[in-house]
Amino acid sequence: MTTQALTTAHWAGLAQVHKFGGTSLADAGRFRAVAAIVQQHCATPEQCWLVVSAPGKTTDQLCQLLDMAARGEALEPVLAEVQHSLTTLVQQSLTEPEQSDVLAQLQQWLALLPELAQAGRAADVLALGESVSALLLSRLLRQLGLAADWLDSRQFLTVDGQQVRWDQSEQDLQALCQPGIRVVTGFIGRDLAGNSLTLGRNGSDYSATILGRLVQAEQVTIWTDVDAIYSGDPRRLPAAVPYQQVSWRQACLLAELGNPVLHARTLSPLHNSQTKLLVRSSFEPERSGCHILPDADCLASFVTDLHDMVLLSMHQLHGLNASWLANALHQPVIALPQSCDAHVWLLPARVADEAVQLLARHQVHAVHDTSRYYAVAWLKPAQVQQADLPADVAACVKRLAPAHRYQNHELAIWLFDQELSAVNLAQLHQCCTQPRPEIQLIVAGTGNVGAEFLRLLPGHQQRCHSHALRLAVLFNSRQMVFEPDNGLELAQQMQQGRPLDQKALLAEIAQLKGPKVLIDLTPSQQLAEQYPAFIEAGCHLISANKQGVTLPEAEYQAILDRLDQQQLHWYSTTTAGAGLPVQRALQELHSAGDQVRRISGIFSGTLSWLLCQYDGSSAFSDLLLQARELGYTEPDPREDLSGRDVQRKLLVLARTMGCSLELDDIALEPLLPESLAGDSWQAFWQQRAEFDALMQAAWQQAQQQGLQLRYVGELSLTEAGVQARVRLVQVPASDPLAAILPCDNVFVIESDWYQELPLVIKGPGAGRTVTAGGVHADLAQLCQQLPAAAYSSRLS
Ligand SMILES: NC(=O)C1=CN([C@@H]2O[C@H](COP(=O)(O)OP(=O)(O)OC[C@H]3O[C@@H](n4cnc5c(N)ncnc54)[C@H](O)[C@@H]3O)[C@@H](O)[C@H]2O)C=CC1
Ligand SMILES: N[C@@H](CC=O)C(=O)O
Repeated sequence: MTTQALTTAHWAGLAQVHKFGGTSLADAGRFRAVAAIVQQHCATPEQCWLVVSAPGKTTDQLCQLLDMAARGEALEPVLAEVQHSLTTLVQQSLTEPEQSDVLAQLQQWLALLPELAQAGRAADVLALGESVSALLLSRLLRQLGLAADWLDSRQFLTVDGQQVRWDQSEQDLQALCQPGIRVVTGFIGRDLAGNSLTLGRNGSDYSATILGRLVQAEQVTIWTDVDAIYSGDPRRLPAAVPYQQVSWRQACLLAELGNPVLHARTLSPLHNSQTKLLVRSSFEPERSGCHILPDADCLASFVTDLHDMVLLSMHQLHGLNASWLANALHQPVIALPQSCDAHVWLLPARVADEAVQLLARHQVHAVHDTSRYYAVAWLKPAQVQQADLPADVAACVKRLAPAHRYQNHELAIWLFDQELSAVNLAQLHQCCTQPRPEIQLIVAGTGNVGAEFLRLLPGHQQRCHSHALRLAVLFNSRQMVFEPDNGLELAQQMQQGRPLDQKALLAEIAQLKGPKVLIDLTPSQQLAEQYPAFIEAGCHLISANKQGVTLPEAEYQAILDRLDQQQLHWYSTTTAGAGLPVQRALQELHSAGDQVRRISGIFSGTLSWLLCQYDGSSAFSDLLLQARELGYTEPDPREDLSGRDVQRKLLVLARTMGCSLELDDIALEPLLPESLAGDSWQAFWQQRAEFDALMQAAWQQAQQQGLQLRYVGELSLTEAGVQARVRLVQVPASDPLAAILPCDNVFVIESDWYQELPLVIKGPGAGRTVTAGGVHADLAQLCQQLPAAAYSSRLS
């Protein structure tokens, strides 16, 4: 081994820190297993730091020794036990000449123990365990041909009260840096006067992250006896889910709740650093472990239970907080979301008096409740981070009748007078952590309706309890974007896209895992004709685009058949009545056994608005521009004026009622005669005066008779077959179709059950928000249709 000195900066971003706890070093077999892990993971030894705890039960034995010394009892029996177990460990782990070397050192340390114990130098006594582990492991590694040496952390780690002296510790560590693997004692350090101290419960994990920060490690790996962080205690909850990724935020909250895998202090040195943190099992080193990731979404869901807890109330905190108390007590202290003007913390009953005294020393008056509680805390996944509980969780909690409930968007805590039975706890855990499959959204169209749909999406993502809605693909007639960046404005997002390429788009969509849905918010017939290809790629369909649902019957039926074969769904509520539930009403009547005979009314929001607003004082075409601005018209408003849009809607309704019909089977009397429509929008616009004159004449004629203009559709099912038409009519003021608000649609449904008085559905039939809202309603329906258990979106 070369003795060339190195600085910690030498390792910056390269060094690895591995920490092995007492169970990982319980006996000679475990030491060999750890040495094998080190061999595999410390390929470049000069970048490798190992932090070790005392072997197996050594710390417990040393504590016993200290207790006996404090009571003035004879120490020999325990000393003999310690000597026997450590000597055996060394003999079984090492061969000569290392074995004799280490045994000689062990004898020297053991000889000092009685004096140290009797002097009450607890930290010096306890340090024996970590020192033996460090020395032994370093020699074992040497026997395996690795350049390894051990380092007593008291040589560099200086702690002032609860604060690490970072500058001093780094400076002292630099002076000790050497190439090769360094096996460092965990759990111990020194105070400002150079006396030994211990870092408290789980101190070795803390040592590892402190060292990680001091050497600016690339990664700190905590090798323990679990291979993941579980959604609950797997010993009590066999259905607990292992997570292979947990966000930093959730790890901190879990630590505050007293989760045994990672403690709040362990996490603190690496906060806001580049160092990665990984938890792995030294018993199953082939498993990849659980990454604690600063940028990860809070997708995991955890249920933790805490026994024998009390409530502590304070009016003033004088700058103290629950984490401070948790650190001081080495116990979980949970700040509950406040319900009144007091601060309420939850903590174990056994430390309540100590907490009150400690706070009093800092001028904080605290009182603790005499009631003892069994607490269950739910750390919510991002999908349900909101004020209200998801309905299934709320129902489960209601049944269990907690004495108190607290919650904020991240955390819910329920306090029970008695411990929950294993069955009840398992049910609550299942409700809180059940899989919420991810649906991949492929959104086509970023115009009027598309932009509004995307604006409403985050709200729906928050509310959708059954599924995670993931915007996977966004495309319009020019650009396509995969995995859009939610932080960007829509226009910026599209600018970053690639030119639309249907083949590449479909190939990418086919690769997406889990359920996926094409949400067609375009007016494109070409896209509608491609639905079979999207179905082939596994997509459900949601269409605001009327082209697909009004394709020629054979093509339309072929799409339905393909969907059926692949067990996929198609929702198109907004293609008639925008957000109004007209298709749903027809489907429900049909499935309940009713027979619809006639449907009639006003089906165009644009024409409804125009004919309500028009009073002859301005040109009809000027109003048309306003309707377009309001988001009512089709992308080409001549589609509305021609009556074609209403004709399509009537076809949609006919098909919903089970009629086999083509578009041209519906008689069409246009508002805008074909001769005035022009070849293009520009051509129409240039000659609009003629159309304006036509509309003025029609309006005047109706006015003179006290009538109003309405553009209506009607479809009747008779013995003779289906009769359908759309046209401009004049109605008296008493007619239900006269008494509408601008933009209202009216659907009058007559059926066997609704004969004398028809079923009427009325409301705004066009507009960005109602339409985008209707598309979200379709998406919600789809989510309800998808079997939650069929997909596994566990984070792996
Ligand atoms: N405005 C409303 O109240 C209602 C509208 N709708 C329907 O919503 C759809 C969208 O309407 P708007 O948003 O007003 O239209 P728009 O013209 O504002 O936006 C259309 C979007 O579709 C994209 N697009 C066109 N062809 C495409 C293709 N082949 N592939 C990919 N993207 C394509 C365009 O680039 C644009 O982003 C239309 O089909 C309309 O009938 C349905 C119910 C109500
Ligand atoms: N342009 C349409 C929009 C809804 O389908 C209308 O005005 O009704």
